[in-house]
Amino acid sequence: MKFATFADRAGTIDAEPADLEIVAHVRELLADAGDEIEIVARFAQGRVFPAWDSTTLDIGPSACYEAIARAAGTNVSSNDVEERLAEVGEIGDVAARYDFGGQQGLGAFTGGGTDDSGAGGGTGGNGTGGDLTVREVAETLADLAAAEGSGSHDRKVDLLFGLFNRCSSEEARYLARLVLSEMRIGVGEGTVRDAIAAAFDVPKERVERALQVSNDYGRVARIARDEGVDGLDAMELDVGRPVQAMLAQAGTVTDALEEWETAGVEWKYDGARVQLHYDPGDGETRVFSRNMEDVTDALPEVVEFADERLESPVILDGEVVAIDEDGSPLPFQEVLKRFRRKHDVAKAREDVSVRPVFFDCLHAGGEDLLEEPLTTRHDRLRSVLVDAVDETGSDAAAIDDEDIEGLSLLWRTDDPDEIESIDADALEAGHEGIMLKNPESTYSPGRRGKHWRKRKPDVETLDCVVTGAEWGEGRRATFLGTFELSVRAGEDLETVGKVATGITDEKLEELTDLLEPHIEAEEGQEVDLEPAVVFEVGYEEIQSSPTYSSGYALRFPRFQAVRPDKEPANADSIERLERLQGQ
Ligand SMILES: Nc1ncnc2c1ncn2[C@@H]1O[C@H](COP(=O)(O)OP(=O)(O)OP(=O)(O)O)[C@@H](O)[C@H]1O
Repeated sequence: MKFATFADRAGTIDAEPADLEIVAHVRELLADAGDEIEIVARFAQGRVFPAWDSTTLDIGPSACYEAIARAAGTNVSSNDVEERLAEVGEIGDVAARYDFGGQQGLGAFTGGGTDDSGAGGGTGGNGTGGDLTVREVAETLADLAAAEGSGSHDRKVDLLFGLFNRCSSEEARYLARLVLSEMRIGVGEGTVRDAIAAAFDVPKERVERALQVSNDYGRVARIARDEGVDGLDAMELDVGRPVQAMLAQAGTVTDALEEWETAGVEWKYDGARVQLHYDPGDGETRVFSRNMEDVTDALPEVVEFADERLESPVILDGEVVAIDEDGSPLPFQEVLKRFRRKHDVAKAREDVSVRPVFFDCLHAGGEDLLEEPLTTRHDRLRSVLVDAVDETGSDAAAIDDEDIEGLSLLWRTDDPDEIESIDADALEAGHEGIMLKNPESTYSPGRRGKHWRKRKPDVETLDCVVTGAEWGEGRRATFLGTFELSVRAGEDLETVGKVATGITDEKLEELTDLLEPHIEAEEGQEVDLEPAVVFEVGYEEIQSSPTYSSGYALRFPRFQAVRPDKEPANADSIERLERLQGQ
């Protein structure tokens, strides 16, 4: 397909406000794309490379302005381009206002006419364009992306200049937008999916599945056209090509249990998402980020983990967590110091090390597992990881999940109290809290669906008086913990719950210093406290309950802060609790 035809169709789509009409235009575009259907499907979305491919053109706006200026003629500078852009606001409009091909005109005058890069020649001078094909554009942009090292800037500008020099105004408009990732003609992923289904008469859900496993709109379009539904259904995950990550919504324990009866519960690790692709056949281990960027070189620990522990091709989904010397998790900011690092990785590793924890398995034993329920996928994950532990040939089933390195534990429960204690353990171990997952759910790449919920952040907080506490145990024996919370009821205070979660050791030490002077009585580990200190606490829900003297109980209370500015007399009252419960 000529690039001029593509630009012309892109212009029609750009001017079309109605979504359905846009789908119809993209359908026609794909139907007419011939051999270049893969490229056209990508270009329409403003992509030069498939979605799974993290290659970038690696060309900044200023290099693009330079190329435009050169193609526009000797009397135009990059500054002029930038100034026009400031006036017009959009690079496509700027490029479309120049008359390209001036360099060829100049060449013709001096007897040259073309240059040997093929860039300035042909029939496309003086802004007429017309001979450039989408394939030439794609190939030139691939060469441009591949240019690296010294001289690469000039090479990139030369290649781009060559393309602009052969463009008409409309071609230049869409070339500039494509190069700067500003295509924006209203063609999203859903549009291309619907257009493929309509153009080649295949069901949308089958196109959707093929897109999920391949992350390649171009290939799916071609296979839908050439091989129909059977071809689409035969598409599989490829070890080495990233899959979009399944995402979570915020949600409460109560909602999760109501919907699923039994919830899968996991710790929510405070790190960065990683997808591990391991294939001993080609000796390749690749690690991808949540955005499908290749981060392998930045995370040698993950590669070593795979080399030491895995045996057959797998795709695992998990989180990489920064750890201190004892293996305890460090805050998220520490992972960031490692995650996309390109230089001095060994040095950075000395400062902060990371470890992977996997919670899902998308492919193992030659089988794609996306359609399997979470529990099956987790069992497969366990068996992939247990092999490494089980070198002695002992009974793999008897090995405790906790002893399997790299395995995130999955509890299945319908008991809110058990979930509360898993949440408390997660926080105590220095993690972010919990994830709730529907045990029956399949893996939906790229979806922020309702089958994965991260426990909702507390929206409301309460200011409660601390009226009691317990001495801790073991390492925490010298700290007060598990604080009893009360609210005002007229002149009195009535209990409403206990908070033990959300508090670091450092904070516990501070709270002990603050509360110890207010101890009125002690029995065993329990202490009564004179009402003096006010805590701000978050919670998930207020329930009517006989457990506490107020008649209410806070579900999942979490410590937020001490309120030194508040006296017990300014703490929240039972009336506020009643009002909040009614909301
Ligand atoms: N056990 C787990 N299961 C799934 N995701 C987990 C788990 N532990 C940690 N995570 C992280 O939590 C994220 C899930 O939340 P969400 O899908 O909303 O991603 P997010 O937008 O990056 O949110 P957040 O900033 O809360 O991590 C995952 O992307 C993953 O990085």
